[in-house]
Amino acid sequence: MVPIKSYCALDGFYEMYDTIGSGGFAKVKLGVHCLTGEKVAIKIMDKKQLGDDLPRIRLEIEAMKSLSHQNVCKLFQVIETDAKIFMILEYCPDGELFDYIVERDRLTEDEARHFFRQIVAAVAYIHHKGFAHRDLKPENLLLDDDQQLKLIDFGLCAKPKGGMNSHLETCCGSPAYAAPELISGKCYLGSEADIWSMGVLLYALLCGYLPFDDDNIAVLYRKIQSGMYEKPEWLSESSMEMLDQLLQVDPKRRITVAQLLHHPWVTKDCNPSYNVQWESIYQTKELDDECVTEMAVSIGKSRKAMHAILSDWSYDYNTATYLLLWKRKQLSKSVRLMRDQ
Ligand SMILES: [NH3+]CCCOc1cc(-c2cn[nH]c2)ccc1C(=O)Nc1ccccc1
Repeated sequence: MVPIKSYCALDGFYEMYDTIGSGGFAKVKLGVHCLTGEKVAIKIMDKKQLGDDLPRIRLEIEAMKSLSHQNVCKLFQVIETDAKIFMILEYCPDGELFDYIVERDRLTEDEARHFFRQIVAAVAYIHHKGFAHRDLKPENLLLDDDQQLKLIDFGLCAKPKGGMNSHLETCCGSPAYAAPELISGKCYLGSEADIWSMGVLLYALLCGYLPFDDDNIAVLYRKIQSGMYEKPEWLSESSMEMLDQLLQVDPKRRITVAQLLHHPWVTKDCNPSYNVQWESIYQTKELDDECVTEMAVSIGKSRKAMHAILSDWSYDYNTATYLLLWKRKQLSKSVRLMRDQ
């Protein structure tokens, strides 16, 4: 791969390669972290173009800094210049779940369950941390090279001041995935709206098309508010029951994420003690000695000084280097940095 002309803010820290995705106001490019050689995704935003959306990005950055979970795309570093904001993110080589479904028309029940479990894990975790995502859809679920899903795009997420039981007002997200109470302008709970979107997502996994769809937005809204959707003959009884519990028009009758974690459809074929691994496998707060030591030696600082720097979690190049080294260690790869950079 030949690196393309990068931005001086990244020179020496990241090599930049071609665009791997874009959405609205951001372009996402493949990058390589120079000290570890690890691939990353670099989300590039122009502050002028962002305009009123700039607060959304600040919100996304603060949310992602506090999220560390195996099914949430990890933020490694934030670089801000006068004109640009760069978010250095975990690289997901196998692209969007959306394309994965389209390529196969639809998934088998077992494959849908394999992915839905991970979505339940990610949503249970972010709700536990006090965030509602509010834009759950297959375009925002990416695949790493081990069929693991990573949730992205927290630009619309909400952290209600009064906690997850206080109501939200703003209508946002993608209409086809929006809950009835959200599109009827009522106050709603972010957690309940996310559960509805998970119902639309599960339907898309099992059927390959959307439960509520129409080119005319008013007709689409009426279909969502009716809660009526087609049940194709290939759906099993248990799948239909699962969908019904997710796609309840009345949010108070809708299943909760806590119930989902041990629901028989979700935990099918797992040993009885299995619960969806919704807890994070990362204990981000205790630093790994081997990684701290490798960095201290490489950078020429004492372990104590290196430990103090990393304990600040300032999401600078040191944070990115540590997190990428730690990720290599999890994959039983060598915990070594490129020397004499
Ligand atoms: N629908 C996804 C398009 C590519 O976008 C991303 C890819 C990665 C990615 C790719 N590989 N690894 C991570 C990480 C983040 C994004 C992202 O946040 N995109 C976006 C969201 C909202 C507005 C504009 C752009």
